[in-house]
Amino acid sequence: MTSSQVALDALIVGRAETAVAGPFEIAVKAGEALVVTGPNGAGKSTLLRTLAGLLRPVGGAIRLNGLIAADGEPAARLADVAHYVGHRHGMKPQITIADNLTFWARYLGGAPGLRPSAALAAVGLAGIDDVPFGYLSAGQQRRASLARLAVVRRTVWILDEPTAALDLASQERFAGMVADHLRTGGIAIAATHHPLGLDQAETLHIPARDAASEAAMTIDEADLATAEGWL
Ligand SMILES: Nc1ncnc2c1ncn2[C@@H]1O[C@H](COP(=O)(O)OP(=O)(O)OP(=O)(O)O)[C@@H](O)[C@H]1O
Repeated sequence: MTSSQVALDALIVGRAETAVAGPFEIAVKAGEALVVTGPNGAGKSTLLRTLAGLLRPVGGAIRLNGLIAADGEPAARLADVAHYVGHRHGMKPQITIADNLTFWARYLGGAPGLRPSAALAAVGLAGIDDVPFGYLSAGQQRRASLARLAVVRRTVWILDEPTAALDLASQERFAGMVADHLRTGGIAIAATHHPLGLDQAETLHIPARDAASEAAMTIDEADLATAEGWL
């Protein structure tokens, strides 16, 4: 795992054909973190969602070196070797936290990590395995969704504001999880306004977009339909 790396090769991210940010030219190696910074609307989430395979790059490429997928073959896509934790929790409110984590462990497959109860203990939620996810407070929900990172071992963690709802103690605990991940050859790519203990991390700053490029954005019909369904 020591020689593995993720490289952004003239990567341009956006929605459909419209570029939002980039080109990015940077590499992150095993044991390293990349912190993505920038003002609201700059394109941090767009970049992370592209890395997670949820959006297609507008240009350029994501190149992988030495990253091995669950089947033992070199990974073809970053999503196959990555955990993505976005703004949404990805947990069903009506089923227990343990069942949610068991679902994720099965869905992600690959190298087994901690059992759900141990993963919950790692985020300071020991003993509440059988509580429905929807009963938790905002900060507890965030911590439970971060426990996903521990139930299956994956080399690359893609994290979008992972500690937004967390109190100080929980932020510190999570910083410890990230540090352990890096120490064991993991890679973390995170948009975060909190330090996360990543003082040594490389920073990728995305500047503010100008008004003209904001106005030129096309509406993503699929996202709009999802938003309307939710409202
Ligand atoms: N579904 C969508 N369709 C079209 N444009 C979108 C869509 N989602 C986001 N955008 C636009 O893409 C740009 C970048 O948004 P993005 O969410 O990546 O920013 P961000 O840097 O993560 O911001 P924040 O700090 O507020 O989370 C914004 O101009 C936003 O309006």
